[in-house]
Amino acid sequence: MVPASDAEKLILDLVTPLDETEMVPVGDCLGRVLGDTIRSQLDFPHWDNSAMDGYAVRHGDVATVPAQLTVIEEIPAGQVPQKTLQPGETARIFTGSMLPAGADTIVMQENTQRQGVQVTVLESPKAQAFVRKRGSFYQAGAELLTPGVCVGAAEVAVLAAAQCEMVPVRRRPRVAILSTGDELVTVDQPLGPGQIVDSNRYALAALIAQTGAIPVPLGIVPDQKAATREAIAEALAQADMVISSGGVSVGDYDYVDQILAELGATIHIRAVAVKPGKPLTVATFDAEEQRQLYFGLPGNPVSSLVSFWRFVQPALRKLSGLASGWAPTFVSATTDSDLRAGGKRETFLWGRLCLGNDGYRFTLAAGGHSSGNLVNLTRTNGLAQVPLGETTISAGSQIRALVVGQVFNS
Ligand SMILES: Nc1nc2c(c(=O)[nH]1)N[C@H]1C(S)=C(S)[C@@H](COP(=O)(O)OP(=O)(O)OC[C@H]3O[C@@H](n4cnc5c(N)ncnc54)[C@H](O)[C@@H]3O)O[C@H]1N2
Ligand code: MOO
Ligand SMILES: [Mg+2]
Repeated sequence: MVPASDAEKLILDLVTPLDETEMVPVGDCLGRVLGDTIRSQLDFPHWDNSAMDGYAVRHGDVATVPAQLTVIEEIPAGQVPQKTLQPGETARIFTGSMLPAGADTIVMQENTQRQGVQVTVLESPKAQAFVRKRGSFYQAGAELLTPGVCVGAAEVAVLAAAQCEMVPVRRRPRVAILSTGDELVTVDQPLGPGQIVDSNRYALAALIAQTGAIPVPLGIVPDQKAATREAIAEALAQADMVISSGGVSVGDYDYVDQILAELGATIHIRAVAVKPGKPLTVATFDAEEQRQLYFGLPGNPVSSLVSFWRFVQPALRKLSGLASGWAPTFVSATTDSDLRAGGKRETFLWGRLCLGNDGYRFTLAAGGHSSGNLVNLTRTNGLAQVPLGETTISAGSQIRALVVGQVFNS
């Protein structure tokens, strides 16, 4: 059994990011990974403009107050000033309006008194107050966004502001999903004795989509060598990465590793010291141009999710071209519950994380922590980690917890 941290490193080292780029409309690029450096030929702000509703002035005119000025122009946002301020003159201005020539400072209207075309400035502003100078946020030609960034709301806004109508993004990895097991039926089939629904297919598709990749579910594979061989070969022909669940332990019908070897894969990992999720096959198919990563996840539903969070997701993030942030998110938390583990494997116990004034708190989910029990994994958002070698952590202790869902304030 490979220790989890060694496995994590080994797996990331096996991944070469995809570097194919496609162009997508700016409105569709949320969550995508930028494929190229973005530069703009525009300065930000594009011109000197006002950050307040008020009056554009020459600072020298208002250094001593009260100062009376004559309003020579009104400049609503979107209009080009027509006049140049001379000494003793001011222009009425609004937030976002262009500064008129001659002005260098804005006085907010709360610090003025207006009478007809005369305005009295009551408080002296600092020089250049409330002026958003052209190019002070960004200068044309410089790097605006770097490749490998995940596009969020702020990035979409910047791309739009830079008039980047079509955005170069990395092609999303296609990830094939195979569900091995003679006992599996599809969600719409009646359940016979001994049968269960192939829920892993849905869990894995959801996780792959959440990671920004394209799930390619290829269905249920019977526990037979020929069928397993055919399914894996088909998956490799269609996808950048293949994930199967089940068939990786030591049972008589666990064929995945054997077939991978027969198909020419290099097997790097067979088991990790993690509970749940001990059986984990990590293999690569190496062709001249391309390396495909294969993850054989354990069939137990909780184990396959935990293995994905801990080991597959970082690899998929790296494959997607993300420049950083591949590692799972661990936080320090205080546990409200006693935690127990066997000590022989790094153990994850699921429950709820919430954020209070004293940081994160973890509460263990009620019910059995069996790797077959998906039911109490629902409504959880964190996994408490009991490190390798430890068997008991008392309530009130600091722990590390893996964040796997949205955390809210308590
Ligand atoms: N003698 C030993 N037996 C087992 C060991 C061991 O070390 N020695 N390890 C156990 C651990 S830990 C795990 S985890 C499982 C992993 O087994 P496999 O990956 O070979 O998975 P299967 O045997 O095919 O199935 C296990 C379990 O999961 C259910 N399953 C499978 N696929 C799905 C699916 N797509 N959706 C929902 N549920 C699924 C399956 O019905 C079984 O109940 O091995 C232990 N055994
Ligand atoms: O590793 Mo298994 O996932 O303990 O049940
Ligand atoms: Mg098995």
